Amino acid sequence: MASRRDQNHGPECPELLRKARVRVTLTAMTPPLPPPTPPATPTPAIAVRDLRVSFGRAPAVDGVDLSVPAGAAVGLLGRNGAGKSTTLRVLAGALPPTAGHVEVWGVDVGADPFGARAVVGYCPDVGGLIPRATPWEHLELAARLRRLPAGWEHRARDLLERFDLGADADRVTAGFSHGMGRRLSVVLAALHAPRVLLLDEPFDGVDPVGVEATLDLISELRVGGTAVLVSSHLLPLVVRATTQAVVLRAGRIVGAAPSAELDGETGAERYRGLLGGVRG
Ligand SMILES: Nc1ncnc2c1ncn2[C@@H]1O[C@H](COP(=O)(O)OP(=O)(O)OP(=O)(O)O)[C@@H](O)[C@H]1O
Repeated sequence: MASRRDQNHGPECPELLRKARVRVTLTAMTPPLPPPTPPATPTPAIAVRDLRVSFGRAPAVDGVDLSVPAGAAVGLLGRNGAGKSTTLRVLAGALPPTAGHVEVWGVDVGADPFGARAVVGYCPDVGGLIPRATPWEHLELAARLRRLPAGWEHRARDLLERFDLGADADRVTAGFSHGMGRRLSVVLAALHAPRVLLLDEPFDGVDPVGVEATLDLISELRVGGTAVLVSSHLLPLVVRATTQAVVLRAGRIVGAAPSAELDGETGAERYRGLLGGVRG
């Protein structure tokens, strides 16, 4: 029976070995990406005013106001169906809002969704990976679509190593575990060092190595001025990843607090209070 590595056309495949050799040569010859000229920082980096999204008659997001300064990280919390992913999809330019005004890094998302995608890095909660493509092919596609300058390979290699995906760079993602897919989705969102990073469930099913790599990446991008929004059900990790947290319920913000105040058992209890009960 063919091993999993064989099925995924692992590095022993001569064609891939040849490609890998070419890539190593290119990587060695091309300098790392030059430090980007910092663009004028809009204030705030993420601005959401009275956002409303409806699917049919039911409102999924029902009048959300949100403001995230450059270099800040905010956690989006709330029960299943609270409207977190829908909010992030609108910010990423992937879903048009029903009403309201949304800006990312000074770009009006409703008026210019393509412009918004240029400044945003988005890790969706599900999907986004091509089963028959390898991580390296995903990265090549992302670099081409974003027209990244020569040298992106250096950052791509570095990110793959940091997220412990270096050895799997040439395996098709169809054979990836859930956590591996999550780690690759974070890498893809961060490749172009976006001004706004949107992470939907980045820690879901991810091992401690991937969790630490994600937390480090968030800190590093924040130092460079990136604004970060993280949606997750894992409260202790949201506390570590962010400085502020907002709680959504039925499409509305029902609470906001410094993330540190949601730490430990007392914080968890406060959070549970904000979540509301059944039908709350
Ligand atoms: N494409 C869609 N079509 C119809 N309804 C949708 C669609 N996407 C989301 N919804 C509905 O919008 C509401 C908010 O969903 P959303 O996915 O934003 O919640 P969430 O807070 O991210 O939940 P979870 O924590 O389970 O991921 C839910 O009632 C959901 O059923």
